[in-house]
Amino acid sequence: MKTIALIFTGGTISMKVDENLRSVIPALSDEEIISKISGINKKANIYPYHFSKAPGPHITPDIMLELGNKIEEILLKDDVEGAVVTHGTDTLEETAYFLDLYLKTKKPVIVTGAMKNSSELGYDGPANLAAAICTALDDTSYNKGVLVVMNDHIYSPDEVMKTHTLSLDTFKSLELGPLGIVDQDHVIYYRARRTVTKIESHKIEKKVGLIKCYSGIEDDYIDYCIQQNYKGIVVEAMGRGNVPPKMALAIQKAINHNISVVIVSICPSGRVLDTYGYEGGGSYLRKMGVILGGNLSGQKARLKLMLLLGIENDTERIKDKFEQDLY
Ligand SMILES: NC(=O)C[C@H](N)C(=O)O
Repeated sequence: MKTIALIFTGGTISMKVDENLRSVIPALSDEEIISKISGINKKANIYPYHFSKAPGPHITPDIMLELGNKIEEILLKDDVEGAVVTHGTDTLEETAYFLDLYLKTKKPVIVTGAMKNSSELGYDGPANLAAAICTALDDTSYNKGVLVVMNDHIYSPDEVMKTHTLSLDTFKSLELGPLGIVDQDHVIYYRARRTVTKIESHKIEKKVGLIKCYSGIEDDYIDYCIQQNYKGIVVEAMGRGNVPPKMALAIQKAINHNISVVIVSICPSGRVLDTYGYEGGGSYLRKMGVILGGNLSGQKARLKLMLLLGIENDTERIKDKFEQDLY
């Protein structure tokens, strides 16, 4: 029987209702969670590792880095053949994407969580864990990078997003759909991942901001980033990658200060491209020297830029590396 590491970071999967507070808080021990996955000891040896009991919103890029190093260390053990990471769903897609960029191991690493806590009818933690463990056990999951398994679907971390605040069927790859499914204990891949990008970095640059565009946005947020000595800014631009004129001027100012600026879209699907030539259009911004972030979300583009700025400070090289697998 294979051994799979079960690394607990927290999230709703380890929460229950506190009767005094009348709200949901971290409570379950790792052993309690494992005991709810019926029949798992007939399928795999579980190697539990307690990392934290943190809710998703408490996870930071520094914690992702520490988690990545721990997973790498655990998977260096010859007898551990894969890892399943439990995580709060609020930042699950961010940690999964970060780990995908960061980890060197070819062994399966699967990130999962739960939408309902253990006090609720229909607590989905054990089912998600069972599906994630089956995915980690399957030979076809080898060398596929980090994967997300929720609600019996397998997703690519660069594509997946939490789309619903409550539904069990919240994780979706809106454009391309899941990579595969877990049908009872059977793992079926329908398609391959487009690319698996790796960034050879052991540090992150923390001064990287994320700004969402809206009609009439001016230069104040970018001015703040310049004053605070930010090294990178991700701008969630409109549509195909366009911003209002005052924002375009602010982006030029940031670039003049040697800040790497990545453009992604506020649309949940589709790539940005240098299509429009009007003031603030993608082609206009491109001539200023912005980096195009493909169809990454703002949060994921920020993590990629943080890792790249950890190893590079030349803006042209950052641009080349950022865009390499996207265009
Ligand atoms: N379902 C969840 O895990 C949501 C929770 N707020 C978290 O991210 O920790």
